[in-house]
Amino acid sequence: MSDVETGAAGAAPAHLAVFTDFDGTLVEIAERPEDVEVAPDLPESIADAVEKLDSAFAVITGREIDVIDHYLSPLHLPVAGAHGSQRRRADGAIEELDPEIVEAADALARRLEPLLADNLGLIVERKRGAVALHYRQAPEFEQACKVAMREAARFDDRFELVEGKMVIEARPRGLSKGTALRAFMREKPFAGRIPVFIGDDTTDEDAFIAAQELGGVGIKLGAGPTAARMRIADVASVHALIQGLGDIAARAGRAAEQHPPA
Ligand SMILES: O=P(O)(O)OC[C@H]1O[C@H](O[C@H]2O[C@H](CO)[C@@H](O)[C@H](O)[C@H]2O)[C@H](O)[C@@H](O)[C@@H]1O
Repeated sequence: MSDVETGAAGAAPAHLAVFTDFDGTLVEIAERPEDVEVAPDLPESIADAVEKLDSAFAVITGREIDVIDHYLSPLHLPVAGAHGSQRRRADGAIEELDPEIVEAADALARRLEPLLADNLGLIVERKRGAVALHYRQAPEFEQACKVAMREAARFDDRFELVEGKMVIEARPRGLSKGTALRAFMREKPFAGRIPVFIGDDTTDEDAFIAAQELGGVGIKLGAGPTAARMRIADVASVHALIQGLGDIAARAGRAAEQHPPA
C-alpha cells in the first residue's frame, strides 16, 4: 500500500478527544440507580483506550464524580458530574459549585420528601448541586412527579429542570453537559483535538451540539430525535467503539512517528 492509501505521507493525525455519558451508554439502564452493573472488563478496556488517546478521555454524566469513581474503579478519570455541576479536570483538580447552590439543591430535595412517605416506589436522588426524582418503578406517577418537581423548584430560579429516562432532574441554571464538554476542550490534553461525544438521553443533547460546534461529532445511542450526526445501536457497540477509537489513535500516532511532517 502506498503512503497515500495509508494516509501516512506526512499528514497530521486526527487526534481525538473522547467523551462519554455513563447510564444507558457505558452501562445498561437498571430499575434503580444503585442496580447498574458494570461489565467486568470495562475499566481495563477504558484504561487501554485512555492510554492510546494520551488521556484525552472523560466521562460527562448526570451522576456524581465519586459514583463514577466507584463504578469504574480503579480508574480516576476526568469527570463532569451532576450535569456539569462538578468537574474533575485531567490534572485532578476539582471544580465545585458555590456552596450556596449545593445547600439550595438540598433544600429542593427536602421539599420532595413528602412524595416518599407512601412508599410508591419513587426515588429522590440527592447530588451536590442537583436533584433527580425517579419514577421508573411507578411510571403512573410521571405527571405527578413533574408537577412536584416544578413546585419544588418554583421559588428558586437558580435551577432549571431537565427530563431524562423515567426521571426529572433539577440542575443549576446555565450548566449542562455542553458547558462541561466545552470546559474540557479548553484544557490539556483535550484542547486542539476533535471531540467525540457518545450519549443516549435528552440531557446529552447539549453535549452533542457542543462537540459538533467544536468540529467533532455527537453519537446517539438508540432511537429518538437528536442533534447528533451519528447513531450507535447499543452499550456493547459503545464498548467496541471506545476500543476502536483507541486503536485508531494508537495507529495514527505510530504513523506520525514513522512519517513525521516534512
Ligand atoms: O448522564 P448519565 O450518566 O446518563 O446519567 C443520567 C442519570 O442516570 C441515572 O438515572 C438513570 O439510570 C438509572 C440506572 O440505570 C435508572 O434507574 C433511571 O431510571 C435513569 O434515569 C442516575 O440515577 C441519575 O442521577 C443520572 O442523572
